[in-house]
Amino acid sequence: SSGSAQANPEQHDIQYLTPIQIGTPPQTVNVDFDSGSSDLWVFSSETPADSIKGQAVYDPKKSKTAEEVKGASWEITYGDKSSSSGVVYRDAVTVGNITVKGQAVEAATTVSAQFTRDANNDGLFGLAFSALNTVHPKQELTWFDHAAKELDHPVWTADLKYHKAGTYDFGVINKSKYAGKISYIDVDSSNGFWMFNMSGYSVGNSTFKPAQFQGIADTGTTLALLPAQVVKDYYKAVSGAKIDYFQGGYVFPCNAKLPNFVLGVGQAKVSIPGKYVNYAPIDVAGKTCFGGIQSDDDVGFSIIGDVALKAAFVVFDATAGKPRLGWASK
Ligand SMILES: Cc1cc(CN)n(C)n1
Repeated sequence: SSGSAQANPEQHDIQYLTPIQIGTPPQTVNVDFDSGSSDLWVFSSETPADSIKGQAVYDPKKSKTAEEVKGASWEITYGDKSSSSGVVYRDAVTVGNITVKGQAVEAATTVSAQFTRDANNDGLFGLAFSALNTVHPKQELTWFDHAAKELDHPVWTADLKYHKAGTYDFGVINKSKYAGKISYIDVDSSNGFWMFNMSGYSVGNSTFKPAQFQGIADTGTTLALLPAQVVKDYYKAVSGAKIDYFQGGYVFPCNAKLPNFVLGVGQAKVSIPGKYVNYAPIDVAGKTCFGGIQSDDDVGFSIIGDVALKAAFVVFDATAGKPRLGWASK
């Protein structure tokens, strides 16, 4: 089997939301597909009313196929300090036209303020490796790990786009979505992430600078978070750019000419158009803008988020024992 689902951007492409169906009859929720985590959790009938501000909720009591996973619970904190926790049900979950029966659906009983404020986001759909799933005492598998057995190929692809809808495909690599060859690089999944090595970078028309650093492909992170020195090199080429400690990163005049940024990934060159690096204005006048490339604050690896991913067609290949990432232009 294979299937496809929409990746719908929220304002400034801060995140991409995908409709999925849970339960019988189907309850549709819009969730954030996140290759940087491995829990499928949703706002639910068990989320306190004062923590819900417009989100759709999953109500297991209205699903004939829901079963409570007795004694199971979960709790998660993300890189941006947002967090949630709750209880666990098993139910049918459909993405595109692919249904997994008995998927662990984690119903939130607490959500942090960032999630409450995020009115259109009904939950997270983890697509990192199942080793990161937080359900205890018995860890659960991701939807993709359940689905992979039925898929024509154990792969899924991300075709995110700048300020417009893209797609996530499962079980198929759709040739109409990319140009040229797909260049594959090995993944080190030992930390549960889609982690890979980068070989260097270039800013604008400058020569390519070899640099060895690793990063994770993270569809749930908005920006491209790179080593501080790389980021400093980039903004040296942007007149008026400076670090705004109140905003927490590099800002520049919104009318600044932003150079393209090229990331070396194995044999591939991922070219991020300068306009993707103009993330969003920080003031109502639209005078000062926040950069889409920021420092990874030396967390030990870079986080290749949506600002970079939307510049490529990315294959998340989970072939047993040999996970890989494929990169293609489009
Ligand atoms: C909710 C959420 C997901 C992610 C990326 N894994 N972040 C940084 N925040």
